Amino acid sequence: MNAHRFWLVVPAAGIGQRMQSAVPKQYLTLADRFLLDVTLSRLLAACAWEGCVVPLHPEDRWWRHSESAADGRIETCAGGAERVDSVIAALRHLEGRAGDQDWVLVHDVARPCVHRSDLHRLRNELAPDSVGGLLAAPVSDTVKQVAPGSDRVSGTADRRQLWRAFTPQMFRYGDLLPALETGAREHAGAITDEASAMELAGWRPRVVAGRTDNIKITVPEDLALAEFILARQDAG
Ligand SMILES: Nc1ccn([C@@H]2O[C@H](COP(=O)(O)OP(=O)(O)OP(=O)(O)O)[C@@H](O)[C@H]2O)c(=O)n1
Ligand SMILES: C[C@](O)(CO)[C@H](O)COP(=O)(O)O
Repeated sequence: MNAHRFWLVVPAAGIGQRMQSAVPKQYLTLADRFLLDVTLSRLLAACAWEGCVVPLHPEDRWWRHSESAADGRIETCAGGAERVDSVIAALRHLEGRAGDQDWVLVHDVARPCVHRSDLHRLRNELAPDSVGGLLAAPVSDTVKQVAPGSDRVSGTADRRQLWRAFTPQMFRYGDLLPALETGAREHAGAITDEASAMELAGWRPRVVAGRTDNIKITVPEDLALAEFILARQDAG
């Protein structure tokens, strides 16, 4: 059986608006390091990768001060206006090197707590799959529907059918790039993750149950929570 090849894309071109900080959140300090360095070092230490591409904001002026900038395994490219554009840019950066059947794992740089066991499980469970999929977890809270601009509940979702999407999301290079390009062109704003583009292209991604401590650093209180999670993970 052909050995599977895995590429890593880590979108890091956001501005972290919801974090309300002067510095883009990927460059905030987490455990005395740039958040970005924590995420990238954990990903690269956990598994073997054919290559790693990190899309950066075109006006990023912090990268050159990061530990990751000195890591020869990491390539950078210019990100785009939306997350989907940054991921497309990274995949185009791999054109000619990544084969259509190669797996691409896309992981938010804003998710530093991803556990190596989840990375191994995702790769091992999806490597034989014909579609690919994502780390996810069933919703444990009741989910209310509230119209934009309203503060009144309009309904309660059936949470038995709801999962929280995490990253990495893992799809074949030859399937993912066209799905993202079509999604970005024809469904602007609806492509919030790789799986949504694949779904719109008619695929049915698999969910692989992952740890719920794989949080995305989005608002200020997430940073202290991530520090706690990492300390607990490191304590074993
Ligand atoms: N144009 C963009 C927007 C986001 N991202 C990346 O996509 C991930 C998830 O996005 P999000 O958490 O929304 O980050 P930001 O867009 O920076 O946050 P905000 O929406 O609060 O500005 C992050 O690692 C972010 O750096 C990206 O590479 N390119
Ligand atoms: C990709 C993602 O992390 C899956 O939950 C999420 O869609 C990113 O959303 P954001 O608004 O770009 O942070």
